[in-house]
Amino acid sequence: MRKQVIAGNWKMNKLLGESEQFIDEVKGQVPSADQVESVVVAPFTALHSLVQKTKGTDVKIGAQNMHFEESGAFTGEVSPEMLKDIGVEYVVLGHSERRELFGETDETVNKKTHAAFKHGLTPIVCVGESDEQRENNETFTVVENQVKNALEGLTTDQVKATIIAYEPIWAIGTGKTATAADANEVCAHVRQAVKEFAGEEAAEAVRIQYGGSVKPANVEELLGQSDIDGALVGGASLQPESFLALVEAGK
Ligand SMILES: O=C(CO)COP(=O)(O)O
Repeated sequence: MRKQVIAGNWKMNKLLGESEQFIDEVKGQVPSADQVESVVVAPFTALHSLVQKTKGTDVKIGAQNMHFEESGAFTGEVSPEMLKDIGVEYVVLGHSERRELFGETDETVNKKTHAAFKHGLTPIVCVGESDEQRENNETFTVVENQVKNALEGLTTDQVKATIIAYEPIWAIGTGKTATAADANEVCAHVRQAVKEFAGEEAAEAVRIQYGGSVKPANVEELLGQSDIDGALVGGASLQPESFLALVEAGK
């Protein structure tokens, strides 16, 4: 049985004080980490403080991006080693907003995935099709290629430890959610793709989240699907009450 992983991606929201207040409100109330993995994916400016605040609790902290190099002349970038150094445990890679707005490619996502494992971080690798690609019946091909390219060259154990987030671009921040059945169909296809290149054991172990307008009202139906092992949530993760309802549903 795969453990559900619920991650709140705050994107570019919350000042330090607001982030700390959120954690103070939720940290004693999230379910045990034995039952569900609860992750807050915060802006860089809040990471250090939130890691300190969540020590010994069931809340884990993730970053929204990183560079793949360890150090050097990369003005404005944050390295995997820096994240590890302050106690961050997860990193979101290849989010569609990074791909669309900041030039992230399958190649850089692959380098970052390798770098994450090298430094003991768990990557949450995002894939997903655009509206146009869905209209053209390209969903499976697009998603499958993104998955294979992102995980290229990883060991079987690393593939098993990867979290893949299927986030159809047309469902992000739009209020349009894929139906649970449609989301599950694509997640099952992702699992099949993992099976083809990394074997059955890896495919059974890898966790696949759905993301795109997930909220307390639809999360249970999504998490109830056979190939959906969690959720990557934007808007609905920003309020403590709503975040707690989401992680409860993951138990
Ligand atoms: O992009 C997302 C999470 O990474 C989804 O965002 P929303 O939940 O706001 O649609």
